[in-house]
Amino acid sequence: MTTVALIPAAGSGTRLGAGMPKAFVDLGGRTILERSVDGVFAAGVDEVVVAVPAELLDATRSMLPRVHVVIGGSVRSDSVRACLAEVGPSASDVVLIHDAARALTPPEVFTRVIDAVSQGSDVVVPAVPVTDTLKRVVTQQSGAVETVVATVDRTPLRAVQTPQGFRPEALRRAHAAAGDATDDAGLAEAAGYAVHVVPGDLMAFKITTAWDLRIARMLLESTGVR
Ligand SMILES: Nc1ccn([C@@H]2O[C@H](COP(=O)(O)OP(=O)(O)OP(=O)(O)O)[C@@H](O)[C@H]2O)c(=O)n1
Ligand SMILES: C[C@](O)(CO)[C@H](O)COP(=O)(O)O
Repeated sequence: MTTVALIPAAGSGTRLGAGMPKAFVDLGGRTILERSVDGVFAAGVDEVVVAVPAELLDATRSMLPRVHVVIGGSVRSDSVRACLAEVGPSASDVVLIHDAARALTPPEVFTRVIDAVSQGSDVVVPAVPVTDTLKRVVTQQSGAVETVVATVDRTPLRAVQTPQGFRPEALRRAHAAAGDATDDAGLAEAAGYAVHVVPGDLMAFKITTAWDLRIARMLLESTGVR
């Protein structure tokens, strides 16, 4: 069973606000992207393709000699498509798509996703239960005041992470259909595929804000990982 991982790392990191593309921000002495790529190889993936901002193409090729590096697009799904174009649709048995921003994802999460695709699922996502109470709100026209209109039953809700796993044909079809979604499984869902869920892990959280980066740095320090 061969596995290829596509890593979108071309985002600007607006919500982090670090003044540079997020994947290149330092996380305990190495970039967020290097840590993500290490995690992917540690999980036994055979081949890796990374999408980065055009101005960082050469620097990334020097930094990561084992991986293919391509120029990303203006939205995440364009970056994934750029990676996909580099490897071709049937270069492996399983294709993983993994956010560079989920730099501390444990190898067990990769294993669960790869195993589920190997055992016959077309599309697999790791996910964790939602723990806060969820409310639907409306914003009053007059200003920023929000009013609750309903409390949502959280029992069937899941927060979805990456790596997301695909049979190559399912991923190709999902991206060929002209749709829009915040994750690749959403595109597959729209193309009619069943999306199976395996347990995620809180350590697979996405470094999105300055708070997340602070937590990630603290976690690295406390585990002594280099
Ligand atoms: N045009 C884009 C946008 C996002 N990504 C990648 O997709 C992953 C998830 O995106 P997110 O965490 O939302 O990153 P940003 O788009 O950089 O964040 P922001 O919305 O705060 O700018 C990240 O690894 C990011 O680098 C990408 O490759 N290309
Ligand atoms: C792919 C993803 O990380 C799954 O949770 C998420 O959908 C990315 O969304 P964002 O809007 O780019 O943060």
